[in-house]
Parts: sequence; structure tokens; C-alpha cells
Amino acid sequence: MRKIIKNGTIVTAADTYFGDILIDDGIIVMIGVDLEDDEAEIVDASGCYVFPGGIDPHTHLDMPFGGTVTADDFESGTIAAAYGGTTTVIDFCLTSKGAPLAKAVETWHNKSKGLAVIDYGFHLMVSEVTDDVLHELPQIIEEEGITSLKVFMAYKNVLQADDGTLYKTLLMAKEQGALVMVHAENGDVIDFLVRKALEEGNTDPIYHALTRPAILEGEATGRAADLTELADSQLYVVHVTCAEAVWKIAEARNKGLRVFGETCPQYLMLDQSSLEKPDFEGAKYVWSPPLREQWNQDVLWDSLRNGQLQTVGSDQCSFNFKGQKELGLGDFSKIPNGGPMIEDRFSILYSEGVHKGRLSINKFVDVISTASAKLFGLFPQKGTIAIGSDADIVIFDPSVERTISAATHHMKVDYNAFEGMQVTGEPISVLSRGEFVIRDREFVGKPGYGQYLHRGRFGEADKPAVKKLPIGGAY
Ligand SMILES: NC(=O)NCCC(=O)O
Ligand SMILES: [Zn+2]
Ligand SMILES: [Zn+2]
Repeated sequence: MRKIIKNGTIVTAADTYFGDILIDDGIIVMIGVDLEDDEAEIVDASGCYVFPGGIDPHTHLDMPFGGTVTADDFESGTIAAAYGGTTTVIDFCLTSKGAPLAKAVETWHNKSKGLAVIDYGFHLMVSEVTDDVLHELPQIIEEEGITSLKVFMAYKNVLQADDGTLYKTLLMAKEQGALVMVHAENGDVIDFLVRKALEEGNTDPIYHALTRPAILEGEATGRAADLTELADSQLYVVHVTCAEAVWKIAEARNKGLRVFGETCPQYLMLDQSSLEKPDFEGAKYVWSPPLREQWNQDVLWDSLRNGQLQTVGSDQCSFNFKGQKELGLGDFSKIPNGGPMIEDRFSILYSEGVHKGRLSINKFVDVISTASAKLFGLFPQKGTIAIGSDADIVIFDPSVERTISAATHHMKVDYNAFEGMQVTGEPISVLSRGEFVIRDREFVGKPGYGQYLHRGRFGEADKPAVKKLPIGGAY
């Protein structure tokens, strides 16, 4: 079914203009003024912005962690994402030492197939680089289109890899055209500090933050950047929280290194004092790296604006307060790490970024969508509004005032970390490949509609192929 989105203000990372968009078979085929097509359904976007769908480069759906499993799976998580204006997620496929990588990828396909309501891809965790991994990885990159590899520098004895593994992964990524992602914290020192705090009887949630100081995030970020330089490779630092890490990324980028950084709405909006809430409520805010002192928020906003950080991911990793976060009553180190962020990422960035004058509207589109498409091999299929791109579109009303709350959110989790926050603007309708997933604030999508994304190699977006127009056709 053809559709014309009419009368909206189209916004991309580069331009803002008034126009109509003709969609055919899930693809944007024409953009212009006063477009007409007798067979097309007309979708009125008067008074609204028309944005490319959000791309969330950092989610953990249906992920086992800390002796439990995230509250949101690929169905509830992608429904919530769509309500929030996100049309693509890239989830982390976990692996275990000694087990075939292909088995882990198959597990993640089984978790997502038939459930996702929007398109999705996977990053692949690398926990060791053995001969088997060296043999298997190029095949997975080629056949699965998984072109980003994740190394954890923290979570000792659970997910953490050593520096040798990180270095070998960087070398392999350089050769294969993949992007290495790091969770940058010094896991060994954190492990020592956690044990010491517990021995001293310090068991409350706030000690999660106090045992993971910002300097250990800065140190690991700098170490990863140095190893990237040595390997002449490429690095993406996930969930950057603090000035110490931003400075290391900026230093690397100033040297001309291919080092990129992501932050998340929680680090832009919340601070460490949330972990001190009484009655164990601080546990709701336990994730890693932890929330920081408030002044870091300005550093993060400035870094998005000036390009030292490029993207905003959600790090969606939801656990219920009742029964899951409570696993850490009496021992903060047993609180499952993570929070529910997938639904509010887009609106918080618009409201606190664009509406409050911290980001231009085009920069907003870049950090919420376009930059991730480019870094993770999805551009120009995703991440923009252009002829030939997938019609992943958000019709966003900037005049709506609303309050974020667990009572109205769509994640399957019993609290919202941004409870009570007033935001301006709301995604009213959301289309994925030309089909409504959210229509006039109602979910109308279908589990299983979301397609797995076979992604391009790192750097391909810098040299896109010239598109050919079919003879006599618009595209
Ligand atoms: N962030 C967090 O606490 N949980 C998810 C796993 C990770 O990203 O480190
Ligand atoms: Zn992490
Ligand atoms: Zn994460």
C-alpha cells in the first residue's frame, strides 16, 4: 500500500524542510511538495515533525544477568521502543568461553524471531580469542552481518575479558571491517573495592556507585583507546558517564584515532544521589557504570553537541524492583545491574536536548538515529529520510506536554527511572518499513514483523554506492 505523509516538517541530521513523503512497498520513493497519488493513503502530519525512526544501538532484551533474566524480552521491549519512537534496536548477543559463537547467535535468533515488532540486529560479545574464535568469527561477520564486537573490561569472573583479548579483538576487527565496542571500567580494581566495602559492612545500594569511581572508567577508556592506536583499529565506548572518560575519548579523537563514544539518557538526567533513596529504592538506579555527580551531566551534553560523543543508546536492561532488584537486599553486589530506558530515550533527548536548547534539532536526529546507522553499517537504509531509504518514520508532535510514569509506560517492568519527569513532545505515529507500528498512540504492529538486519562493515557508510534510478521511475 502506498502512503503519502503530508504537511509535516521533515528533519534529518542535515536538513529541516516542509514537504511530503511518498512511500511504496516500505521504501521512500519520492519527497516533494504537494505530492499526489490516487492510490496512496494520506497520512496527515500537520503541526508535527517527521523524523527518521530512532536507532537504539545498545539494548539487552531477554538477557540473563545476575542470576535472573531481564523483565523485557524482544516483544515487550520492541513494543516499548516503538511507542518511544525507535524503529531499530541492536542487541548484545552474549557468548561464553569455550562455546561456539554460532550457537550463541542461534540462541539470540531464537529469542527474537517471531517476537520483534521493529527491525533489529546483534552485536557479538567476545570473551576470549582462541584458535576456534579466530576461525569462526570471520564467517559469522560475513554470514550474519554482525559487524560489531563487544568486549567487557568489567564484571570480573562473569563477563570480563583481559587486555590481551581486547587487543586481539581490535586486530581482528581491523582486518574484518568490524567495530569493537567496550564496556570501559577497570573490573579488577572494582572487584577489590567491592569486596572491601562488603567486608566493612557497607551493603547499601549507594556502595555500588562508591566502589566504581569515575577514575576507573577514565582509566579503562584511555587503556582501550591506547590499544586501539597500537592496533590501528576502531573503537566505540558504550555508556560513557563522566568527564574522566570523555577526556580520554576527546584526546584519542584529537590524535585522529577512530574512537567513538555513546552516552545514555540516564547519565544525562540522573545523578548518584538516586542510589541513596530510602527503603532500598536506590536499587532501582543500580547499573554500570554507575550514576555520577551531577556536574558530569553538563560535560556529557556538551560532548554530544560538540561531537566528542556521537550517539545516545538506552542500555535497556530492565529488572523489576520486586523480586529482581530485591535479590541484592543486604548485599549491593547482588543487585542485578541495569535499568528500563528503551521507551523514553527519544523523547527525553528531544525534550531536554532540543526543547531546552542544548542540541539543534538536526544534532538530535544525528545522535538518536543517523550516527548509529553510519557507525553500525545501516546507513542509508536506516537513519535518514531519503529516496531509497526504508520508510522508518516517526511523526512527532512537539506541542504535547506529558509526564513519564510506570503507570503509562509499555515496558514490562514495575518502575520507571524517570518517574514524574515532565517532557515536551511525543511520538504520535511510528512506521517501520512503511507500515504503522504505532498509529495515533495505539500499538497496531505485529510480533514477528521486525526483520533481522544483516549489517555492512565498518566504514562502508563513508563510501556509499551511487544509487541508480530505474528508467521512468521515481526511484
Ligand atoms: N549497564 C548495566 O548495568 N547492565 C547491562 C550490561 C552492561 O551494559 O554493562
Ligand atoms: Zn556495560
Ligand atoms: Zn549495556
